[in-house]
Amino acid sequence: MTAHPAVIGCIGGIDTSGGAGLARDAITVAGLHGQCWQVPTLVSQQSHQYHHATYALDCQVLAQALSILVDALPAAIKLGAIANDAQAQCILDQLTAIPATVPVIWDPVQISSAHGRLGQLSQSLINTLLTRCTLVTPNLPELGLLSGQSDSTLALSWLRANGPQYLLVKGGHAQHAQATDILYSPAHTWHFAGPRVPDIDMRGSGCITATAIACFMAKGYNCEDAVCLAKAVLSESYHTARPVAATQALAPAPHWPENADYFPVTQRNTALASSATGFGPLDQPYFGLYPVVDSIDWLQRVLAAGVSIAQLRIKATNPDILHQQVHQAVALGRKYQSQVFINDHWQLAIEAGAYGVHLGQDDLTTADLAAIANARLRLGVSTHGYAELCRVLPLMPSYIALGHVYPTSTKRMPSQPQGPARLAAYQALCGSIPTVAIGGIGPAQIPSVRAAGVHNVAVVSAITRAANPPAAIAQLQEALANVQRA
Ligand SMILES: Cc1ncc(COP(=O)(O)OP(=O)(O)O)c(N)n1
Ligand SMILES: Cc1ncsc1CCOP(=O)(O)O
Ligand SMILES: [Mg+2]
Repeated sequence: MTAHPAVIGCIGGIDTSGGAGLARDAITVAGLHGQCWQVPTLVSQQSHQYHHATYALDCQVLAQALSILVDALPAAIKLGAIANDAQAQCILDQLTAIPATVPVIWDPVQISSAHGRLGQLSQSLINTLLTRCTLVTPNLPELGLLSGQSDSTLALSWLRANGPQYLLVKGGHAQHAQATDILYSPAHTWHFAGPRVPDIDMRGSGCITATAIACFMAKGYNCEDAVCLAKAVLSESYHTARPVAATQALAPAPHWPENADYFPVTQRNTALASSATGFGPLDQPYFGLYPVVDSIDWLQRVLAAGVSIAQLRIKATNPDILHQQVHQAVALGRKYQSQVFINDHWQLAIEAGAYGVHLGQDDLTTADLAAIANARLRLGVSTHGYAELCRVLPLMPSYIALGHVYPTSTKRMPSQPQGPARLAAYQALCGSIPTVAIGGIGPAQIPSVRAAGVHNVAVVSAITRAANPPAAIAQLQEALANVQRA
């Protein structure tokens, strides 16, 4: 028997034409393997071209319908159109009865695509409602309506100061070649850029985006990964939408996003050096076992055991010793004809003529990628999810590390273990770029890593904390050989 699908609670308007609103939410949830309940706030009498009238649901009826919140606790809630303050208050009252951990995603639509008004909320109710939201997803006009500021810079800073933890400003209304959505999170500002599809006026794009985000967050994705996946869903929707009226199109039901062509290019805070694309290929892209070690002693031991790749990962030491160790590591790599990567210390790696350098997402922000490419060093990069992956794919690095797959005690990780199912999805997006799985991997995990399509594994503790490290290396190599043969 398969697991129960995640339940998404959808609260919003009924669009009689079926293009947007709760019908669009239900189609989106079903396509993304979820199940939803729906509570209507209003009926908006629309065709695909005209908005005729809006009828708000009575608050007592709304409150009664919302008792489903307690009867069928959702894994995430998507809020859409709310007709008036009384409804907003009623929704807020009901939301207080459920755990604060259930994410609430509000698509703050107040005007339909046919320019009809769906609702009107006072600033004070908007402010209070925002306090229970995890994410709010305004487009540019809605940014002004939500904040009461017509100037978009002021509106943005007001919402960042007074809004929920996450704010997604959708760029569909801006006139640029790329449709870029910007996610303001507590840690970073993420840009998600996708090609604008000309001549398509697709209905319900805001509903699809917010509902898809709710589905992905309900499945445990963090907000930036959920937004990245939702952007892929929307992009595919635009490319497969069918005309329903002179200027209107409707998207078919979505499916789980897998096609790399539809994923956005992401940027975290600032753009990475675009000139630095294409790093040298690995001599052995199917390298199998990749020991990551923290001393020259260990490096010597793993190279002597015959591995074709290894990494020197030294976190804290005095600069003179570090300088010496990086040079020794490069010399050892040459001696054993192995692909030795230097973690973090890219200037020293360039100076010493290393085979390659490994950088994490924070390192990428400060490293001179063009200098690394010009010095012909290979580049390996770490990723921990969709948004980070889409940030590094355009660089065409020499390999991409995917992690952490399983719980690890070697490093304190800010993200959750990805698990082998996600690993398979990331692997598919990497195309021809070699990949390596890292985090909590020993011989027992190798079959599921390989089943996810990943050929290579990076390990720390399975070797360095083993009672007999040479035997541990042999056992890991054997486990890899067994799955390659199978
Ligand atoms: C093969 C491989 N994968 C991931 C990492 C982690 O790099 P980073 O995210 O920069 O973290 P630190 O290792 O610097 O703590 C890695 N080193 N190697
Ligand atoms: C450096 C690093 N980056 C992601 S997980 C990890 C540590 C992996 O260590 P182990 O193989 O002991 O789980
Ligand atoms: Mg690093």
